[in-house]
Parts: sequence; structure tokens; C-alpha cells
Amino acid sequence: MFALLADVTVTSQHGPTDVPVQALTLDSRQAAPGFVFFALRGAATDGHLFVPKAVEQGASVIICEDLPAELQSGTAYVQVPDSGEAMAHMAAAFYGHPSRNLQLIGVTGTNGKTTCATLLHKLLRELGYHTGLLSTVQNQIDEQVIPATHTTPDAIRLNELLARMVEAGCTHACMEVSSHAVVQHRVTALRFVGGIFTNLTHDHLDYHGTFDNYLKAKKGFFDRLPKSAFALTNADDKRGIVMLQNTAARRETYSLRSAATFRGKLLENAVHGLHLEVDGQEVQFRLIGVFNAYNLLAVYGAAVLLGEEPQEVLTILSGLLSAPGRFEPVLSAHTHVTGIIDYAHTPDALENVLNTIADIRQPSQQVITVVGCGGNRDGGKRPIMANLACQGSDQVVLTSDNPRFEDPLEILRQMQAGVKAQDLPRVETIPDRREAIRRAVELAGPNDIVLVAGKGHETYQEVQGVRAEFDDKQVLREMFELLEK
Ligand SMILES: CC(=O)N[C@H]1[C@@H](OP(=O)(O)OP(=O)(O)OC[C@H]2O[C@@H](n3ccc(=O)[nH]c3=O)[C@H](O)[C@@H]2O)O[C@H](CO)[C@@H](O)[C@@H]1O[C@H](C)C(=O)N[C@@H](C)C(=O)N[C@H](CCC(=O)O)C(=O)O
Ligand SMILES: Nc1ncnc2c1ncn2[C@@H]1O[C@H](COP(=O)(O)OP(=O)(O)OP(=O)(O)O)[C@@H](O)[C@H]1O
Ligand SMILES: N[C@H](CCC[C@H](N)C(=O)O)C(=O)O
Ligand SMILES: [Mg+2]
Repeated sequence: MFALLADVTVTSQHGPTDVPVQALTLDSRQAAPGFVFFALRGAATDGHLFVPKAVEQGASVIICEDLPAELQSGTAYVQVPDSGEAMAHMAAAFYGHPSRNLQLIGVTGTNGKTTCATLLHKLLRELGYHTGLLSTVQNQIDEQVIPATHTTPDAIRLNELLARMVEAGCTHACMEVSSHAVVQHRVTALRFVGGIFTNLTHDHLDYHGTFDNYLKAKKGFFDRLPKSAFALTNADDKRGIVMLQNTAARRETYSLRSAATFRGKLLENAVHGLHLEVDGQEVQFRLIGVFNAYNLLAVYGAAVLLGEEPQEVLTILSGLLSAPGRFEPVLSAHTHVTGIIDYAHTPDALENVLNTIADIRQPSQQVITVVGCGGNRDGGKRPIMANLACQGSDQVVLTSDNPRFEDPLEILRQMQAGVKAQDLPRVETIPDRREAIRRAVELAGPNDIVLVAGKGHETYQEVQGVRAEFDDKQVLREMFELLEK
């Protein structure tokens, strides 16, 4: 146990010191003999309340900020200033500091994390490396898929996964770093060789309180990068430079608009893909949308900073497709309606996707958008996203997207509040998502475009803590078949 505490600031220590540790947990319900239980102060409750339960279940070590009034003999108690931070260091030590044996690259920003991390993973795979991926969609060790529960897992799970990657012979790992992860110390004890910043726009203000706190959370990731790492930022984003203000890492930039370490120029954004000039060379990509030009440039830059050969990187990138549920087309066989599944669940993402559709559509094509907003998440996004949907579409169907523990009708009322009076005739509200997609397909004429936004790769609809199977892509396909018979 002492070895695990090497990097931890300890306030006080009580009970046995030579306890063998077999496992770590942050959930009292999993505690058992040989376990270290971390009492964490959470958003919903306080792990300290469950210390007696963990002890009762036989936990050998308790890591806490406040000691319980009564200490049980036979149990070791370690008091620390911050249990989350202690957990990060102990988890890294317990799993043998796997990040030190990998070229670990972290991606942070409001949108584009999954896309960049996935593209970088695919690129490194094609370059011949054994590579791991930690992302919202899924975790991967080379091609082996391990389901993901979070964008960035907790420090225990995270180090466990990284250790499995090392064991499998991976030399590289690409991961998303969410703002929650930075604040909760999920990535605190990891050693990164590089960090990528995509952009910063409105999201998660429910959790962080203010935009400034949200910015500080993301910036915290760069503030902790070591001198040996690179920090690659989007120079075209308003917050791109500020992100790197206090980093010790080597500062590098990418831009579509001005001079930067990695310079791109948009030549064409078309239905068959992007045509870009990258560092003076013209390249055709399969990804669509200006936002993907940024993602491609970020991934290209990261690969070059990792020491890869630029020409080879561009050749591979030009052939890659996007991550699942990111601007993913679903075509109808008969009426040639183009369905697009996209994970746009923030105002900025929705605006970008609709702008991309505006760029590539024919004048005769109508755009019908199905969109909802998640429950128990930032409510401020709701009216804005409904309004953006109206501005970028001919018809809009407002619907539910993981209402969680909120009333779906109340979420929809908040969305409707953002619809301008003159747009009301073009908006329908259908709480049942399946019915909403059916209606959108019904509204579409031949060759029109149906955008189904918000859920992307998700295969469930979460209501009152229960996840019922729901896959936008599958439902859209079904509706095409049903209505085209
Ligand atoms: C708001 C948030 O981030 N919550 C995460 C947080 O839980 P929490 O601090 O709220 O936990 P809590 O319920 O208050 O409980 C406090 C502590 O008591 C413990 N407990 C509780 C009950 C009990 O009987 N025994 C017990 O020991 C809990 O295990 C916990 O350690 O820490 C948990 C362990 O790491 C996470 O699973 C949990 O994620 C929840 C499920 C979640 O929905 N998180 C989302 C918001 C999230 O993290 N999203 C980000 C970003 C998404 C993106 O934009 O890409 C992500 O990285 O996924
Ligand atoms: N660079 C970008 N800038 C703005 N919007 C983007 C960018 N890349 C992707 N998007 C949009 O944001 C959506 C989410 O993209 P992606 O899943 O890559 O982001 P993310 O940061 O991983 O999101 P999450 O925080 O939910 O994990 C996409 O479906 C697309 O609509
Ligand atoms: N990482 C985001 C995903 C949102 C996806 C959307 N479908 C929703 O449920 O709100 C979050 O947890 O806020
Ligand atoms: Mg993601």
C-alpha cells in the first residue's frame, strides 16, 4: 500500500500500514477485503456517507478527506486533501503507470473530440502501430472493441484500460479528455506526449456553472502537460490561444485562416468530400463539412508532431471515413432521400452541421431536421438549438433525446420557447422519437434531406434511468422502407 501512496499528499494515516491491495473502487457497493475504497464528494451524493458500508463489506483501506468519527481496528484510513486526486495517483501506480509506456495523446474541446481521437487511432493503425482508443463511442485495443460508458472513464477504469493496451503491445493511445474528466482528476496522473484542442462553445454549463469555469476546466488539461509534450491548438477558435497560455508544453497551432504550424485552406466542401490545401499540397478527403477540415488538420498536425511522415499521413487521411454517427449518411433506395445521422447535441455542432448541409445541398432539396435536447443536462441549450434548427431547415420536428429524469414535455416546451413566431408553421413537436423520425420521412419529398441530430452512434433512449433500445440509423432505415412501399 505504501508504494501506491508515493505521489499522494497525505494529511494523516491510521491503522495498519502493510495492507496488501488487490483492487481499487470508488463505489462502496463493490468494496470487499483487499479493496481500497475512495470516498469521493460527488454531484449527487458524498462518498464519505458510504465509508461505514465499505468497511462493513471488508474494505481494507479507506481514502477520505474527512475521517469518520469512529475508526475500525484492522482497517487502514488515509486522510488526504483531495480524494479524487489521490485516486488518480494511486490508480496510476496500481496499474504500473501505463501511460508512461505509451505515446498518449489527449483531445479536448466542446466538439470534435471523438472525431479527432478516432481518426488519429485509425491513422496510427494504418501506419502499422498497435494503438488504443478511449472515446465516447467505444474503447478499442487495436480492433478489439470494449464498450464505453463515459467519454473519459474514471481514473481506475482509465488506468486499467491503458494497462491492457500496454499488455497487448500498444505503442500509442488516443483519448478524449472531457471537461468533467479534468475537474474530477480522471486524467491527473497520466503522462501525455501531446494534447489537441478543438474548440470551445456552449455546453455543460449545468455542471460547470459559468462559461469561464468551463474554459478553465479545459485549460487545466494543457496547464498540466509536461514540457516534453506538444500542445496543438486551433488558432481560429476564439479561445485557442488562451488554452495554451500557461502550458509548459511546446505550443503548436493549426488554422484554415492564417499562418500556423499546420496551415490548411478550404478549396471545396462538397457532397463527395472536402478538397483542401494542406501545407501547400492539394488533397481530396472523404469527410464532409468545414468542421471536419479542422478535425483533419488537427489529426494531421498531431501525427506530424509524433514524427510521422507528412506525405504518408495525408495519403492515409484522405481515405478515412468519419467516426460512427458523425455526419453519417443513410440513403433511401427508392425516393433518393438523403438521411444524415449526426451527434450534434450542442448549438455550435447543430449550426455547423446545418451549414454543411446548406453548402452541399442542391437548391431544390428541402431540409427536414429532427432534433431534441437531453434531460438533466444544460437547459440553456434548448431554445437556442430549436431556433438554429429552424434557421437551417425548411421543416423541423422537435422530439425527445434521452429525457433521463426530466419531463420530456417540459424539455420540449423549453425548446419551443426558442422558436420565432414566424417559424411556428414549419415546426411540429412529436415527443416520441420514432414517430418524429417517421413524420420527417413523410414530410420529405424525393431527393430531400432528413437530418436526425443529437444521438449519433447512441443505441438507446434513456428515460427514468432505463435505457430502451433506440438507434436513429436503424429507425430511419425502417421508416424509409415503411413509407416507400
Ligand atoms: C456528473 C458526473 O460527472 N458524475 C460522475 C461522477 O459521479 P458523481 O460524483 O456525481 O457521483 P455521486 O452519485 O454524487 O456519488 C458520489 C460518490 O459516492 C459513491 N457512492 C454512491 C452510492 C453508494 O451507494 N455508494 C457509493 O460509494 C459513488 O460511487 C461516488 O464515488 O463520478 C462517477 C464516477 O467517475 C461517474 O460515473 C459520474 O458520471 C455520471 C454517470 C455522468 O453522467 N457523467 C457525465 C455527465 C460525464 O461524466 N460526462 C463526461 C463528458 C461528456 C462529453 O461531453 O463528452 C464524460 O466524460 O463522459
Ligand atoms: N471540429 C468541430 N467543430 C465543431 N463541430 C464539430 C466538430 N467536429 C464535429 N462536430 C460536430 O459535433 C458533433 C460531435 O462530434 P464529436 O462526437 O466528434 O465531438 P465530441 O467532442 O466527442 O462530443 P462529446 O463531448 O459528446 O463526446 C458532430 O456530430 C458534429 O456535428
Ligand atoms: N456527452 C454528452 C452527450 C449528449 C448526447 C445527447 N444525446 C444527450 O443525451 O444529451 C453528455 O453526456 O452531455
Ligand atoms: Mg466524444
